[in-house]
Amino acid sequence: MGDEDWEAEINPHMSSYVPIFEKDRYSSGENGDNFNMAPTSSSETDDRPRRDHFMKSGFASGRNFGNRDAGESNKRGNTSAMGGFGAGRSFGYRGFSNSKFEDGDSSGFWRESSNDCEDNQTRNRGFSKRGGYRDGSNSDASGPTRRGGRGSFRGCHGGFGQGSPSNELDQDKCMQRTGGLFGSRRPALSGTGNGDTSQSRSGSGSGRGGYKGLNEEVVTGSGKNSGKSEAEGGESGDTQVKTLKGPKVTYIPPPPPEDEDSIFAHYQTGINFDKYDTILVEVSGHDAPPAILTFEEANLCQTLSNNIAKAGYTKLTPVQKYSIPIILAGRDLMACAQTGSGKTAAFLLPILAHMMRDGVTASRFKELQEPECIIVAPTRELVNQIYLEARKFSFGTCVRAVVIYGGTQLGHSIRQIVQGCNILCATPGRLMDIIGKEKIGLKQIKYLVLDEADRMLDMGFGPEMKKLISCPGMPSKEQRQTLMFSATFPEEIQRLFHSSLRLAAEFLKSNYLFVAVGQVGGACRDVQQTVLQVGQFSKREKLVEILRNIGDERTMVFVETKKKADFIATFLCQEKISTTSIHGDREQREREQALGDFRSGKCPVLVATSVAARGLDIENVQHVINFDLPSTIDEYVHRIGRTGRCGNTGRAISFFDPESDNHLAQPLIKVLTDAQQDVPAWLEEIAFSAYIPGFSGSTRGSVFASVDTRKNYQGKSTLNTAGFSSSQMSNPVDDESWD
Ligand SMILES: Nc1ncnc2c1ncn2[C@@H]1O[C@H](COP(=O)(O)OP(=O)(O)OP(=O)(O)O)[C@@H](O)[C@H]1O
Repeated sequence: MGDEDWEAEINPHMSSYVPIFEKDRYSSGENGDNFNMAPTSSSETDDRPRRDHFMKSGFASGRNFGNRDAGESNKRGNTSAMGGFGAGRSFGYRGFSNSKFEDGDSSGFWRESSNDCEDNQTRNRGFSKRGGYRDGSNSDASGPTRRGGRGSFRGCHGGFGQGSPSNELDQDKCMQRTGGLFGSRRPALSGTGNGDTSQSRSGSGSGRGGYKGLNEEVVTGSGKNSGKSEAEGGESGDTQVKTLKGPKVTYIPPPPPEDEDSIFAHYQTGINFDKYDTILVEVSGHDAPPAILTFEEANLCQTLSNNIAKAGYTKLTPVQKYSIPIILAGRDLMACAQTGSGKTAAFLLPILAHMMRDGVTASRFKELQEPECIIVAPTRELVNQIYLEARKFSFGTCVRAVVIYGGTQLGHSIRQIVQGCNILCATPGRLMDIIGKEKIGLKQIKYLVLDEADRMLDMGFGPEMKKLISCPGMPSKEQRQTLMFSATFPEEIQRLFHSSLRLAAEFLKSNYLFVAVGQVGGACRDVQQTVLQVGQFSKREKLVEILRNIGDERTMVFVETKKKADFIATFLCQEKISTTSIHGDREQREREQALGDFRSGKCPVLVATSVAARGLDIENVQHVINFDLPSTIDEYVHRIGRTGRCGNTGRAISFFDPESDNHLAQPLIKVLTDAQQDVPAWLEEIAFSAYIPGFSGSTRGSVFASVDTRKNYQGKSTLNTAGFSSSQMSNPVDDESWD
């Protein structure tokens, strides 16, 4: 279909629009395997733009949730906890019924199919990438075959909104109904019709998925990857994925700016930065070195100190105060600290300090490089961000950091490495590929860092991490320092760590230390959290209303599936709200372009799947909207942590759909009360009615590390056959696209 047809595609009464979704059916979400997977909600079809879709009823709860004082909230939370809320592991499930769509279908809504063999086949193959821990019945199929059936979102160039279903929205009414969730107001973004300021859609993607963002180049033909992580051109080290031979990946990411100003560009700490000092920190384990209070106490070399100053760091955050001396003392560490509180520097600085002290092999061209440090993280964008931090702090030293990740040309990764590599930042798939190709030797590894460690150890990435530590040449845990960081540490993972199965024992020395800053897995208190009761059919209307009130403040909108991300982004473009999107079906070039447009403010709204939930540190993200709540509470904590970073304040609004989100009511209340947020009365009612006997306060660990959990979990683990926890994990649907 040519570019000129784009309008037809986004126009709901054009027949071409409908089959896109009819092809992409959804499974019922039934769990057909051995693991507690989190089936993707099928509800995404509910939000398709339709004239008859904007039901004015079921609008977000008109209650005034505010004005409960924190004490009351806390009291309520405590009472609730005592009343039996607790760690329901089954919260990982998101149940739904397809039957609810049938009425809608007859009145023009699409019917959901509970089974789609093609999708399932595709998905099963794709999922096998993670060692087969995939749910064959998960609904959001992905992979090249599936993509062929999609790809019809089209360019918004030439103007959105004309004939758009969303034009039926009475925007004035929306404005009135808003009730002032946010202070700032603005009219709908102007100028989105010219394609200059809004998301433009790929005009060429009939054979591939998604749409593309503003200024995003589209390359068609054999040189184009299919947007999957390691699945392109047999680049993955995963044999299963290699069977999916797609077009070769040719994308070479543009090099980051090399000038000093760009390298040290940073945003300001916020008004609450000093409040970090009041957070309780607990260290578990023996002979922990004392915390330091200033950078000077760390006794770092002059170059490093200069770089820290140039980065605008004058004061340590709590996780840095405790972690830096622990790492400098050569101890293994698992650290858990709130989102946006400086965990990256907490591991980079002491590693670099050691490297400077001990001396590293100066970077020079060699076919086989032997880095001293490997840092792994679950997503490409995150690993790139960590690399930029490493490059910043190692500026002016002989330490060379390199980043490699999926979705980019393998040759490019190799070229980066052979030029010299002391610190390798990598996604797991690409890392294993490169190791397999013998471009990286592991003998010199002294530091192994797992950022987002809980994610890296779950059933998605855990098997690959196990492979990594047992790779030939990898120094044993006694010979290397292993560091794990995250903002969350689910109970399941804690169990694995501390049970007789002792996952920790495989990775960490027995005398490792555990640092917990504040409540483990707690949300950042600088994020003002609001939960609104919004049914599926009202979500889009509510979203537009909120976004119009937000104005052009940067906002991340999280949805549960890749298709829905496309859909909502398209919808918002139609509504003349400059939007781009990031998810695993987008090609890497598009992902990076989208992030760039969002960072620059060109597109102030970024619709994202969980691929963007963890770690991303984007200046000035003032709002996070959970259009769909995630399947787990930890995911929620990470998502809302994209705002309110480094002492800045932020806001998070979550649409709670009682049809699908009741399992989250209890843990959500826990997170809200722990962060001293108001708890809506309706949420408490739902939580009480969804009472699960034995609930003890959270779906995931809320312990402080000072209670040495090593004792608490002896022999209590629930594991899959690989020894990894099977529940409480992120929705695996997108996993294969992450690295
Ligand atoms: N001591 C400090 N002084 C000033 N800024 C800091 C300091 N430490 C970190 N930052 C900045 O704070 C921001 C958040 O840091 P970082 O991304 O490391 O957080 P994080 O704890 O890893 O978050 P997440 O859990 O979301 O991954 C970054 O922009 C970083 O440069």
